[in-house]
Amino acid sequence: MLSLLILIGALILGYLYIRSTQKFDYWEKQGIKTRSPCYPFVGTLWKVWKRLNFASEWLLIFQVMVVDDLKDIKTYGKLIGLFEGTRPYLFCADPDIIRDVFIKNFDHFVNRREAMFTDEYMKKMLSALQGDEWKEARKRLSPMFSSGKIKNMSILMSECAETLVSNFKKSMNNEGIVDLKEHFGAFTMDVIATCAFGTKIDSLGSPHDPFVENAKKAFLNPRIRTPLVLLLLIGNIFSKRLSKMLISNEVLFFARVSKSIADQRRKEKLRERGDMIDLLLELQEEEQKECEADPTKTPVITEEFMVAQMMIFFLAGFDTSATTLTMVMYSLALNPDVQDKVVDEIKERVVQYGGINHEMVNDCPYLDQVIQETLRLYPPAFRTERTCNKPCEIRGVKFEKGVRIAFPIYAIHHNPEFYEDPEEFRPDRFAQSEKVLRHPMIYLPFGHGPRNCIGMRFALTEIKLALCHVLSQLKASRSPQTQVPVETAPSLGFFLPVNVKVKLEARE
Ligand code: HEM
Repeated sequence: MLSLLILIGALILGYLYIRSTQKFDYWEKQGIKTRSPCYPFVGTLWKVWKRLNFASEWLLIFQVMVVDDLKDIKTYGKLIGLFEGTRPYLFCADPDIIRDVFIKNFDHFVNRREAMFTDEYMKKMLSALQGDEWKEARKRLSPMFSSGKIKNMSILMSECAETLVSNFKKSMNNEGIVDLKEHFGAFTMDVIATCAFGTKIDSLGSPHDPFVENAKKAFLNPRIRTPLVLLLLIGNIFSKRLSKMLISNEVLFFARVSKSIADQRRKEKLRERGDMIDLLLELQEEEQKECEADPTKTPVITEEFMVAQMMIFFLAGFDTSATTLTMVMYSLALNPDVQDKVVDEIKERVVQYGGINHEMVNDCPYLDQVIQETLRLYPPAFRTERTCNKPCEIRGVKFEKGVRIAFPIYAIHHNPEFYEDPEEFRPDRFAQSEKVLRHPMIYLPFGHGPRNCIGMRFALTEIKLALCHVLSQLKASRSPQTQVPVETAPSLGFFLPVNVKVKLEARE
């Protein structure tokens, strides 16, 4: 009896082994090297798992995904075969293939990986939607980010920038040493609160405001930084349960806030702030009219949809913009010549435009170069992905439905083959004359193609406004507490600088 059980057990194990390894020649057959080690059941994810030290510094994901991405390019080349469990996954740092996937063959690569969320709001977020549902939602939401709408929102952003400068000045008592991330994090939270949730706050001055407390718990949630997240990459068996564990209850606070504001504005027919709630309500009304005229149409902009978009704007826009601002100021503190040049440009434009406003910040080419170079050196999102939804062949590489492709943004930006002395901060690389000489797909801080970052213009406006306000009044310099290189916190997929301290002093 025992031997029969052992035999059955062995047969089951053998079957599972064969099933889990049968695709492992997928990339080799196409002449693409597979990264080793590649083990049954876990594929090449084993390498990531092994690097996690559960006891203390448990998440070295930045090390694995960024530094190792660069090493892997050197060892294997710009295309590397990987397996997430049994699913083929291509690591791609080849600019021509990137262009074909992002733009030319977009219809074959519409989606990112399937949402791991089961929550009714989270799964409706633009970033998580798939196929036609995503296309319709993106079409409806894009007008919210037109330059006219952003110009209206820039007035709200400027008010937050004034609070930012005043908070910096208050913190300068301590020999002028300030924590940049703390201040810029508060600023971008204030901007999202006012522009997306219609709520004016000073998150640094009022840390116990329920909005601020819930935002910190929901969007800086340490649970989403655990090694358990890796299981979500392997497959759907774990996804539903884990997503429930990892997504915090505070998220529901924001669902309630947005719903009650939307209800109030509907009731009072108030539409004067020009913020995202107003714009979503406008879109909903337009859609209602379309649906009344054509009853076969199904409405996209439901209550859940509206709440979901406000959440994703928070999730995607708050820390990414704060990181960019932090790293621009940090780089300027370390490069005083560049700072002087930017400040001269800002001062000149302030006189020309009679103050800091939407038009003025968009007419500062050198400031633009500084921001672009910062986003190259420190891209807040260090990878993005697409999943193949229709089989196709690109430059000799065959993609089956379900195969995923990763674009290592950080590693591409730091590849010496693409950028000379890539670790150096040199805004002149982004002068128009130099930029035109480079392949456009080696610069990807906001992704590319129809599924790029929808909030790009919003983010750039908010960043430029904040910098013009701060730099025209304050000078940043290196202090004994400024760490070089910058310290980063562990995170899955995002570059998170911490303890970024510089010295600030008032300008004459
Ligand atoms: C410096 C700031 C930011 C950076 C570096 C950034 C970067 C990115 C990247 C790399 C992607 C993936 C693009 C792709 O796969 O091709 C993305 C997507 C997205 N971003 Fe941003 N982002 C920033 C700010 C924002 C802001 C302020 C918002 C909203 C107000 C936002 C909303 C989104 C959304 C909704 C998506 C998903 C788009 C879709 O699936 O259609 N982002 N972002």
